[in-house]
Amino acid sequence: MERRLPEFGSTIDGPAVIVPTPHEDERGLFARLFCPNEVADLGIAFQPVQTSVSRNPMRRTLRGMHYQPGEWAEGKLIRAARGSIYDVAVDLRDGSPTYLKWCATILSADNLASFYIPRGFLHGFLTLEPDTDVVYEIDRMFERGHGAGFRWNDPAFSINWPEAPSLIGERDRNYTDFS
Ligand SMILES: Cc1cn([C@H]2C[C@H](O)[C@@H](COP(=O)(O)OP(=O)(O)O[C@H]3O[C@@H](C)C(=O)[C@@H](O)[C@H]3O)O2)c(=O)[nH]c1=O
Repeated sequence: MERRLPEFGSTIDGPAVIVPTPHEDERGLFARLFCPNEVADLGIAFQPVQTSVSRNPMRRTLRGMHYQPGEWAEGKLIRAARGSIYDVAVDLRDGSPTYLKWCATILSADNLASFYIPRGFLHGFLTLEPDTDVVYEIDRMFERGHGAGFRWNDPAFSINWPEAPSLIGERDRNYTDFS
């Protein structure tokens, strides 16, 4: 398992791409996607308590940008179990030297990579293929009513998306500007 910087956007202390070391043979491969000890050895303090999936039939579906403010903040480990996504994190940590900067990576079923996004970040993604399943490990139990967000194209963040989205949920389309 190795830790890499997300390849797009700014260098931000915290978010990390985790890439497994696969064992390959004539049948295919075996790879450990998450291990608390190995992740801790990479300098990441993350203890997931729930796993969720979002299924996205269409290419260029956008979900985001989401976060939970204050004490409800969530750390997430994200991967594409099917298809691929452009996965984006925005730093909303008070006092951070990279406040409002974004970083992104490509997660795919093929590259087996996971994106670790610490508490205090906005998160969202754009599907790059049809039939994309996004799997989350999250470090807090789900409780309705604590979600918040900002629009994917908010000028305060200037995220460089690889393509224009073609499908966005109503809530996500109508988030107000960050100010
Ligand atoms: C996020 C979440 C939603 N739900 C429910 C609430 C709602 O009825 C339904 C769909 O929820 P949403 O519309 O919020 O799903 P979605 O827009 O896919 O929300 C997700 O977007 C990405 C970008 C993230 O970072 C995730 O943490 C989460 O916020 O699922 C849960 O039961 N558990 C959860 O953890």
